Amino acid sequence: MAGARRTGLIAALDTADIQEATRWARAVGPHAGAIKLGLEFAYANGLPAVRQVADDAALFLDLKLHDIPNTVAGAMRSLAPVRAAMLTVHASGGRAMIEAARIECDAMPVRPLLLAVTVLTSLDAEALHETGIAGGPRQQVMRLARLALGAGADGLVCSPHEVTMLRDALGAAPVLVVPGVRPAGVEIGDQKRVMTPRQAAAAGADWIVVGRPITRAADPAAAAAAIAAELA
Ligand SMILES: O=c1ccn([C@@H]2O[C@H](COP(=O)(O)O)[C@@H](O)[C@H]2O)c(=O)[nH]1
Repeated sequence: MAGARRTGLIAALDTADIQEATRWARAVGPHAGAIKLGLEFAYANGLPAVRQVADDAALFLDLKLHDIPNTVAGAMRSLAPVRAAMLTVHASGGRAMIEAARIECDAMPVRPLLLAVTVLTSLDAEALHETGIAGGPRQQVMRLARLALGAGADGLVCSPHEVTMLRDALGAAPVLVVPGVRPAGVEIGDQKRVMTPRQAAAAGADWIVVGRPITRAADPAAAAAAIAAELA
């Protein structure tokens, strides 16, 4: 299984500035299968601007919803006009919350993939332990993955370190979207569970998510092209 699939690049455009996001989207669009906008951009500019920056590109709107089921259902309804290809909730929000999100996804005119964030890639075992989770990221990712898929999620957000484990346990069907990816020699920053694009692809990721290595590069288009070439 590992290596048999084609892994795509999602470019994460984390900025509050519409002009900057638009410039990045145009530059990296030819090299990425989708662009990701998240909390920083959406809070600053609102949902119409999200759609405007994405233009015709496939959009991963990464808002990581985490609230009671009724509130998440309402938020999902508010997101329908954005026509995102992928939306996120936190798997730790629980079964009923994920089920509620799935019902709203099914009702959208453009049906997005519902992705459940397992354990943030910025957390290592020690940080997870501080939140009261004793077993370490792999155990917690597996537990949340089974919960989320059982509740109707189409896929998971996980680090590259869990991809092989998830594929072995869950097969080819779940869409695995993988941040925590750094080309060799690039600053890792706040990410903790990290691999290179090639390693994440070889493990069996459907999508890798890469932000700062692209947006902070002197030439974002060239950086995205180099990562896409590493996946080919
Ligand atoms: O566990 C997670 C879930 C989401 N993200 C998001 O991915 C990008 C990664 O950006 P980099 O600059 O490449 O670190 C960012 O938008 C996060 O919100 C994640 O990193 N980890």
